[in-house]
Amino acid sequence: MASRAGLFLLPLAFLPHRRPISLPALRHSPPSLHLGRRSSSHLLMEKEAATATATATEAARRRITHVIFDMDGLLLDSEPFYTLVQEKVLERFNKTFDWSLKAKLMGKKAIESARIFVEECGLTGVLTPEEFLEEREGLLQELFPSCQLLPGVDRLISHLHVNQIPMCVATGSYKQTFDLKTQRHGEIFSMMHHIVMGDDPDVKHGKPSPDIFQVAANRFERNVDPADILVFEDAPAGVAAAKSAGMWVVMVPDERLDASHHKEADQILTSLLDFSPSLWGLPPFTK
Ligand SMILES: O=P(O)(O)OC[C@H](O)CO
Ligand SMILES: [Mg+2]
Repeated sequence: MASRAGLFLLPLAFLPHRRPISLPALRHSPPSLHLGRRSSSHLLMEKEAATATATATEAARRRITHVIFDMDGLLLDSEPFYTLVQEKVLERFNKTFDWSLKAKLMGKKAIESARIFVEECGLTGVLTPEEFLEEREGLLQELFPSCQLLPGVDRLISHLHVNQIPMCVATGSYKQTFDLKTQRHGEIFSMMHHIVMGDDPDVKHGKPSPDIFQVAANRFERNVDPADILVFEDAPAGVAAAKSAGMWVVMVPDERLDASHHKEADQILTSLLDFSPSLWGLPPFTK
């Protein structure tokens, strides 16, 4: 199944600039926590936009029928909270947090990212992954209820909903934190056919394993070919998971994530505001 999507990508992989599009993001930052995400310096070259169009045109021939959204860092601006808290923990050990470490943590199940954090920061024997998690989650509980939607989320999800495109969410977040993060965004999440979380018993392994996307695809009303599914992700582990599941992936990465992590995605956008549904065989925006 992975091969069907892969067939389109093979020739494109040899193009000099597969990485696409876009316009500068209109970013909304929470007033209380401005950690940034993208800047105008993140403008991509025009010739890359042409290549992006070619990639998406290939996908449109298949016509995307179903959409799966990641949540943290894609729908919700929750990743800066993780960054802030992890920086705070490391300060105590006179260490600094950087984006090469962030790239290894984001999108993963809590305990998996905790193990990586402790090991990569040289804290083995000083702090256990469980102790780190307890401290991190305690601090995050206070922050999660103020999560905001990222730019373009409302417009895109409402548009797909009106056009009866089946959608779901596949997030590494566990139920308890999911509830805290989404408590102010019930309307958006009510438009999802279903939501699969990291502690779902059917999800045996976290991203980058394809498990969560396979479980999410299987819960649509009918059998869906993975190559008819478009996934939106922000994290390298999430992109790898979706590609392993044989699906198409639009990546909306933080501008501070090294571009080497963009390679696997079928399209890179600076913001969901730049997404063009018709390039993927989906109904175009009318406003
Ligand atoms: O990006 P998500 O929605 O899979 O969530 C994963 C973690 O909870 C945060 O990195
Ligand atoms: Mg994410």
